[in-house]
Amino acid sequence: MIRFENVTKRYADGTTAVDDLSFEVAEGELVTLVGPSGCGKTTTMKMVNRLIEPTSGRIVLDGEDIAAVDPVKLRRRIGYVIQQVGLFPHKTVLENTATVPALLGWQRKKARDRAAELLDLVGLDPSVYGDRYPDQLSGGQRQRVGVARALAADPPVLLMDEPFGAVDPVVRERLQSEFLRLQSQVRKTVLLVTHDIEEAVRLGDRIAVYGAGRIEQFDTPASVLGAPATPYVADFVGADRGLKRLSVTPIEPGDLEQPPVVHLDDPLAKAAARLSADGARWAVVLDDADRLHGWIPADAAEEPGKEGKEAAGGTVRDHARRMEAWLPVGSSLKQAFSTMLQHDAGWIAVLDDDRFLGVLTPARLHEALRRSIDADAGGIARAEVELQTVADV
Ligand SMILES: Nc1ncnc2c1ncn2[C@@H]1O[C@H](COP(=O)(O)OP(=O)(O)OP(=O)(O)O)[C@@H](O)[C@H]1O
Repeated sequence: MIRFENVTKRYADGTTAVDDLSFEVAEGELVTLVGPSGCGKTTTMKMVNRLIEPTSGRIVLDGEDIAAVDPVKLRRRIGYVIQQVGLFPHKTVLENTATVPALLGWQRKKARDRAAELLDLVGLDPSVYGDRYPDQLSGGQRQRVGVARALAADPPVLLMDEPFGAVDPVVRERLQSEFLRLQSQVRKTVLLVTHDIEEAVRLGDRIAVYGAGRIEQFDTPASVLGAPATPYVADFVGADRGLKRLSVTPIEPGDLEQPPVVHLDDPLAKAAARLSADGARWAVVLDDADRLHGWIPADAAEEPGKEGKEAAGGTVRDHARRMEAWLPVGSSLKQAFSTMLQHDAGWIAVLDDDRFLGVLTPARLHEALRRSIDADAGGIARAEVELQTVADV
């Protein structure tokens, strides 16, 4: 979709900002350009919409050399979001959002309807915010308007230069999540510049890690974090890349532990037998459609035995506790860790749609992380990794 072929940019004062760059961004892919200040990210991006012309090499967009396309026509196919947003202060939010459709000559009503639709999509109710002026919005809201405006004419390509750079970390994380949700719906081809490796990892399908004017590694977040191509990349992604990796490593069924499982209508005696056979302190409780209900502690299940009561009359249902800490399979290990903390839970259930697959404990989470790092380093599947534990050494 976007292809850089041996592109070099040398400024008039002799600075080589981009040096013989070649890479490709597939249709619907989100590529983050990350690197320290002054390494050539913005120059790379601005060459795509011809705000800057390359000194040599060419950039091909959808099979067409952009040097041959009229810059104004080219920019209509490319949405552009920048950190300073650049909203018109004297225009309302709705008018700002409708800017490009209006320039394209859309009828006023159609342009305004489209703008309202886009504001809705970025989480701003047009009936509340549409008539406000930019200075009546928070920084995060202004940033959302910037994204809505860039998407209004439905361009296939989106260039984003530090789009979430001007807001505080909490708002930034929220905007990132919202943007990921939006991107999963609109599937634009996106080039996003950031100097923040966390943001690059979180948002990118692939990441281009820049050194001075050159890409040092162009790969998936998991590979960049797990197997940095050069000492420079290793240094840039940081010593805590194991932690960053939590957010890009999905929970796989093979990571899960299988605790005893009982059903709501099982007699307590049966549950107690099951628990003691496994020597387990708790069992997962499913309903009769095998959906997760919760859990039951061993002491509750064993009570009838201890007090010599008949098990009849007592079922698991009477003692089962609800379990709120669960996640769909494929969620990240980071989400798993944060769900454990949020619910103060020693384990979380993992589901495939409604089907219970098993549980993730802190020990299993740690194992999954180590497996995924070793798998990348060795170029093998995660399930094939043999973990060596302290006890083995
Ligand atoms: N108009 C210009 N004339 C001369 N040199 C320039 C010009 N614009 C940028 N540069 C230089 O080119 C290099 C790359 O700049 P660029 O803006 O692409 O970097 P960047 O990676 O986006 O940096 P930042 O994260 O600070 O925005 C820098 O050394 C910069 O000083």
